[in-house]
Amino acid sequence: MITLIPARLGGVIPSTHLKSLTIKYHNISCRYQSSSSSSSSSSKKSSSQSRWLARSRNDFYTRKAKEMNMRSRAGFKLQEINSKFHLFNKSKVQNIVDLGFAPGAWSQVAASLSHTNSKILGVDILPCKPPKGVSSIQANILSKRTHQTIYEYFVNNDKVMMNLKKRHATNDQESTDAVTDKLVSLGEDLPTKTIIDKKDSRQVVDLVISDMYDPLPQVTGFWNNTTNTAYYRMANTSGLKAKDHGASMDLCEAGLILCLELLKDGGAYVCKFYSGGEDVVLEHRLRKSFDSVTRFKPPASRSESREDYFVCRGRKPGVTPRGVFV
Ligand SMILES: C[S@@+](CC[C@H](N)C(=O)[O-])C[C@H]1O[C@@H](n2cnc3c(N)ncnc32)[C@H](O)[C@@H]1O
Repeated sequence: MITLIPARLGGVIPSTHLKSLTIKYHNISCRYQSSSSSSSSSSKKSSSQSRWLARSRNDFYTRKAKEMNMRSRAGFKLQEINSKFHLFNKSKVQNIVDLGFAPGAWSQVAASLSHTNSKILGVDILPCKPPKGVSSIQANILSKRTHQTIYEYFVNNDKVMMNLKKRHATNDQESTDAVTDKLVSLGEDLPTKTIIDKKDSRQVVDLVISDMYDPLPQVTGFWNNTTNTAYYRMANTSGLKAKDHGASMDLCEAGLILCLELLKDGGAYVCKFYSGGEDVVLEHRLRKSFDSVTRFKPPASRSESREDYFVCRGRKPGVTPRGVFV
C-alpha cells in the first residue's frame, strides 16, 4: 500500500485533491486508486484532521495563495503587517533576515516588497529551497553559531557561502543534526556589493522578520525521501497551549538577541508569538530595545488561533543583550 501525503494531512490523500495516481519507474508501474473502499486509511481520519481539511478547502487565503503561487497563506499576514507599518522600502536597499522562512511565503513577500538590490537571508532549521532572489541557510536560531553565520553572510557573502559549501561537501553522510549550519542554496541575482553603514560595526541588518514556531519531530511521511518538502512532513504547533507558548517565547527571544547583536539603529523586528502568561515579559524586553512596540493580529491570522505579532520599530542605540536580559 502506498501512503502519499504530507504529515499535516495525516498521511491520507483527500479524495478532492487526488483521485488516482500512476507511478512509473523503468518498466514497473504501480497504480494508486483513491476511493473509500481501496483506502482504509482515509476512513481513519480523525475529526481534527477532517476539520483541518475542510477549513483549508474553504479558506479564502489558502485558495488565494494557491492562485497567486504563494508558498503558504502566511504570506498575506506579512503583507497586511507591511500595509500598516511600512517595513519594506522599495526605494532603499535593505538587509533582511527571515527567521523560520520555510516553506518561503514571507521570503516571497519580502522579495516582492523590497528594493531589487536588497539582500534577503532565510534561516530555517528545516531544509527548504528559498524563493528567487533569496538566500538561505539551514540552521538553528537557538545556536550562537547561527548568529555569527548570519553576520558573516551580510559582511562577506561569497566567503561564507564558499565555506558552508566546503563544510557541506566534506560531510560524507548527510547530517540530520538540525543544529549543523549547512548551505541549502544561494539565491540567484544576488547583489555582490555588501551593504554596511559603518565599516567596523556589527550592525549590518535593517529588518528581522520572524514567523517561527517549534517544529515537532516527524511522525509520518517517511516514504518521502526528498528533503525539499520536509516542511510538509512536520506537524507544527503541538496544540498544547503551555508548550506552544513556552517554545515561542524562546524563539522570539533568540530573535531579539539577534536584533540586539546585528540590527542597525532605527531597524525593525517583527515576531510571531503564541500568547500566554510570559508574553508581558517579552514585551517588556522589546520595549527596552525599541522605540515603538505594537501588538498586531493581521486579519489573515485566524481568530481562533493564539498567534499574535509584535511589530517593533526604531531599534534604540547602545542597547545590548546584557542590558535587556540581565
Ligand atoms: C510557520 S513556519 C514559517 C512560515 C513562513 N514564514 C512562510 O511564510 O512560509 C515556522 C518555521 O519556523 C521554523 N523554526 C522553528 N524553530 C526554529 C529554530 N529553532 N531555528 C530555525 N527555524 C526554526 C520551522 O522549521 C518552520 O519552518
